[in-house]
Amino acid sequence: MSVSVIGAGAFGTALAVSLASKGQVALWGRDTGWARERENPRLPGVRLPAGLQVTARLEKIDSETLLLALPAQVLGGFLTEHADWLDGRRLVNCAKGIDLATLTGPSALIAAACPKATVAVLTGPSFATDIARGLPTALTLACADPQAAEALQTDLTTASLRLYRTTDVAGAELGGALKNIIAIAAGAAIGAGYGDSARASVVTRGFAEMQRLASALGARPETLNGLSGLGDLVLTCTSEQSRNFRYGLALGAGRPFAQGTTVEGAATARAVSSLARQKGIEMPISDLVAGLAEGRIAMKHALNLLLNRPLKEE
Ligand SMILES: NC(=O)C1=CN([C@@H]2O[C@H](COP(=O)(O)OP(=O)(O)OC[C@H]3O[C@@H](n4cnc5c(N)ncnc54)[C@H](OP(=O)(O)O)[C@@H]3O)[C@@H](O)[C@H]2O)C=CC1
Ligand SMILES: O=C(CO)COP(=O)(O)O
Repeated sequence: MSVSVIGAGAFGTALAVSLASKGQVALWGRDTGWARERENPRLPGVRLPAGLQVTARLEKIDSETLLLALPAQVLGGFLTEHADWLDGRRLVNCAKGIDLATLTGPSALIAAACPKATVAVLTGPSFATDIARGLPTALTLACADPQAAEALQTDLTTASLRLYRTTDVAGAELGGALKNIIAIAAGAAIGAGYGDSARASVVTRGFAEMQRLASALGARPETLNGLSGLGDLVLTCTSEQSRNFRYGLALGAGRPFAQGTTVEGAATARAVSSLARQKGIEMPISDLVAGLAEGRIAMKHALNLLLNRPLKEE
């Protein structure tokens, strides 16, 4: 099998289903008891195709290309444990977050753990269920090596999944990670009853924050204007399919939120807040989301913290 997927959550399973339309694909998960039913409870209603083999044994996988679809905060531990097995392959990060322990993105974690690997990133606006159902979706494939980027773009494109390519790994990865924070803020604005105009302000000023930090970390500005930044921001700030947006809705409304749901923006906001402080960059919305997620800031104070900031040029 030329491509395998590591991480059998909603996204890993959806990517494996889409890729299985082109050939045999292996999907690794740490607990695959559900596979007998040919349906992953993390992706209900999607029947796994015959060409998709599910396994809990890494040693059964021998693909040159691995899509790493684990949550950002568990990726570092997985890389440390399996670095020897992973190194030398083409490793495509699919997680959208920034590691709290190191304040780096997944591709830097991969490069540090696997120095001989080709590192790439697959990101952009896409709900797992849309991909798995074969609905038309466009994503960004980023790899610093232009030839490897082109090869991966060809290998990972399917009939319904169209990939664009870039060599700006930092920009693509940061677009996907940072939009999750803004999706929480947008959800909180709606959940608190502040209305659609407030949400539009949060999205626009949030996008300005994303661009500020991304530029300071070496991203090309135009990358953030593409699928991985603006595209994914639009999707996750407007749809209740987004877990980050739904988490924000719950925060804003003062409702509890389902434990165990993957909400990458909460930890990423904390990482970004620290990173921005180190770099001397203003990230008021990210700081606020970090404070809300940690319980340091109460929702009833959130609005004033934003509205009472000094007036400035746009
Ligand atoms: N869902 C989506 O629509 C999209 C998700 N993404 C990104 O993909 C990444 C994964 O998200 P998603 O698949 O949705 O998450 P899910 O919550 O659906 O699944 C998380 C998966 O990670 C596994 N996992 C957790 N901890 C470990 C660990 N220590 N070792 C091995 N496996 C572990 C879980 O295993 P177990 O089931 O055993 O707990 C589960 O299979 C995130 O960064 C997300 O932002 C990107 C685009 C779209
Ligand atoms: O990244 C996503 C869509 O592009 C999925 O968003 P959530 O993780 O908020 O569900």
